[in-house]
Amino acid sequence: MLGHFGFECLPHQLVNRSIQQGFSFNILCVGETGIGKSTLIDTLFNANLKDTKSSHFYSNVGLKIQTYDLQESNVQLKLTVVKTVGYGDQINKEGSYQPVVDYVDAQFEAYFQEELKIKRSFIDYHDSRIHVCLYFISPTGHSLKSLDLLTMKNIDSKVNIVPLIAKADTISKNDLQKFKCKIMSELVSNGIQIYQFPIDDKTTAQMNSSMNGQLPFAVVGSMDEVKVGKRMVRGRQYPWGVLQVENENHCDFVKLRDMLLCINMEDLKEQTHVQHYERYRCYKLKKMGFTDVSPDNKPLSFQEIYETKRQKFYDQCQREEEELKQKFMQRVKEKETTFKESEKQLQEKFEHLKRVQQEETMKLEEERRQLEEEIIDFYKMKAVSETLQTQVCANIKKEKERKK
Ligand SMILES: Nc1nc2c(ncn2[C@@H]2O[C@H](COP(=O)(O)OP(=O)(O)OP(=O)(O)O)[C@@H](O)[C@H]2O)c(=O)[nH]1
Repeated sequence: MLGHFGFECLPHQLVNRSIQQGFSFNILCVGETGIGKSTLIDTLFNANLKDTKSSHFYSNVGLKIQTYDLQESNVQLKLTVVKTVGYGDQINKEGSYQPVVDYVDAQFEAYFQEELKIKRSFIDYHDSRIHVCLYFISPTGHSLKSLDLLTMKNIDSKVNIVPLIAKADTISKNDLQKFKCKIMSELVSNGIQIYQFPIDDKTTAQMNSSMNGQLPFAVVGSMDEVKVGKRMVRGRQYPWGVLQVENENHCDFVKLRDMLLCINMEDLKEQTHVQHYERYRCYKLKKMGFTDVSPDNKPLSFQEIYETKRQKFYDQCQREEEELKQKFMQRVKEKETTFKESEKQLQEKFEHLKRVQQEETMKLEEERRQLEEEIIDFYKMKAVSETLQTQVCANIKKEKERKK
């Protein structure tokens, strides 16, 4: 019996929920100062997302992060635009791309930390992972700069790169085609992976495949309204005519907008999650010591790995504690030996001084004794001399009396 069960309405439930929750999209714009990043973003979203101009004299590359709540019909979009500031103005190339790499990684790390929490709050979590990187190539008509190659090489495994030739109105049509080919061949020869519009969905495969062949898009941005015939269009007015931003014969702006916003936004977000974030997550978990299989290729559960790690950590702590104890005992022994040695030396010194002092005392005793003997001798001699003197005086007196 064929009946109507109602699950054909399932897609509507998803649509309704998405409309209620709103959408979010995070764009990273990498390009030299004044290359047209802000103007292109304004043109893409047809909004004046007020932004100030940057100087060419920053000592380091920085990032300007701005979030906007946009609405079109009943669809809400939380748009985050991250723009490089001072990019290409420094001599130090590593210093120029590293802040970009660090930022992309930091957003992955924030999401990773949220995932690891016991109480996760993904419902109101602002997922700031970058969904697409618009890489603005300078319209030199010549080739990519070494900084372009270096930066793209360092971020191509972390983010979906869509290369753009900026200010494409400053380059002739013939030169533009050659420039596009040159850029693509340079990207291929340097092994740089750029985002490929997906061709696994029948409804978009043909369109996307054709667009993949037209990368990098040559874009022109402008919010100025210019009169063309009776219509007002967005474009750039030149003495030789008007460049219409939304005219596909003039530039690839519409192709970019369609590819990015109308057709592939969900794929960009999906690739960010299943490819780039997955790589980051895998790297982080491996670094933390987690693995899916044991060395003998047997599946391992999270619990087993945790227990093994815990045991390993406990053993390591025990080992370190034992080592510390041994070291401490060794130090105590060494100190004891040093103290004993010092004590022995002090004792010897004391004994020596005592001996010297005793000898000194005996010497003084001897000298005192000799001095006393000398004093006695002296008094004896004095007494004898006084007796003699008395006798001599008496004899002289007797002699004098006898002579009288
Ligand atoms: N010819 C031409 N000029 C453009 C285009 N896009 C922007 N400009 C002009 O280039 C100048 C700089 O444009 P911005 O959009 O401020 O460039 P930016 O890269 O955001 O600049 P900073 O944020 O200061 O690095 C402005 O005078 C724009 O009018 C373009 O497609 N073609």
